[in-house]
Amino acid sequence: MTLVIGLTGGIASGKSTVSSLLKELGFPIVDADVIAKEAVDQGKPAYSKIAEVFGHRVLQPDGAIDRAQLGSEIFADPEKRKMLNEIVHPEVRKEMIRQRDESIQQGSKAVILDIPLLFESKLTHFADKSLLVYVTPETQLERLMKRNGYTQKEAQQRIDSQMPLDEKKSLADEVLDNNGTREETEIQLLGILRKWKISE
Ligand SMILES: CC(C)(COP(=O)(O)OP(=O)(O)OC[C@H]1O[C@@H](n2cnc3c(N)ncnc32)[C@H](O)[C@@H]1O)[C@@H](O)C(=O)NCCC(=O)NCCS
Ligand SMILES: Nc1ncnc2c1ncn2[C@@H]1O[C@H](COP(=O)(O)OP(=O)(O)OP(=O)(O)O)[C@@H](O)[C@H]1O
Repeated sequence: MTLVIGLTGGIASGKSTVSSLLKELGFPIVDADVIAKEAVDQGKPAYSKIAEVFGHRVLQPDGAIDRAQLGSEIFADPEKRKMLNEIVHPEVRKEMIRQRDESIQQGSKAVILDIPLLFESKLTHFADKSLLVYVTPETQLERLMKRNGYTQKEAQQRIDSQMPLDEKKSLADEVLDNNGTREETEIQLLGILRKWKISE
């Protein structure tokens, strides 16, 4: 039996940091952000729809999607975000399920689905357990501004486009507090994996 773990959090809460630890432990990772990036490559159906709906201003001179421009538009406008989600999310779901089922067929002990919008998109049924990477609103804002070089306004808009992490806390099976050091987070993670009987 493969345990399917839905790893979630908020923007810049530390999902990639935790998924790297899980990868090092040998678990296969299905990454929704990576799949969403591939889904909008030139030639893919979602690419043509984005060009049609958002126009040429979201394309770079070489034709590829200008992610910074598209991001600044959709995080400032819930209607545009909904339109983009409706184009990209169905493609992402199909591919996530394909990769998840491949790991199950290969008999992996566990497979990790790294899905930022696990709760917002009501995808908890994709996984057996949900694991939330939690930080306080202050830590989240600070780490996001630092990592992406966003202004406070840009960072806050992105945070506000998601369900608050305090709300996600009550929905998750387990919560990893990532306000401390990476080592402290790793210790908590190992404890949860032992509890779920997928680690010694
Ligand atoms: C808007 C886009 C072009 C911005 O690209 P950019 O390279 O700047 O960011 P990246 O893709 O690395 O996403 C970073 C984080 O932003 C957050 N985020 C991305 N899209 C969304 C969204 N539609 N709603 C809320 N949060 C989002 C997630 O926490 C994600 O981890 C891109 O995020 C996108 O295509 N989003 C739509 C697809 C999507 O919802 N992806 C999230 C997981 S399926
Ligand atoms: N415990 C920690 N201590 C200090 N910095 C951390 C810690 N965990 C993560 N970070 C830093 O915080 C930032 C966000 O972490 P990470 O990229 O793992 O988040 P994420 O949830 O995957 O983000 P996104 O969904 O936006 O891609 C990164 O710059 C990372 O190096």
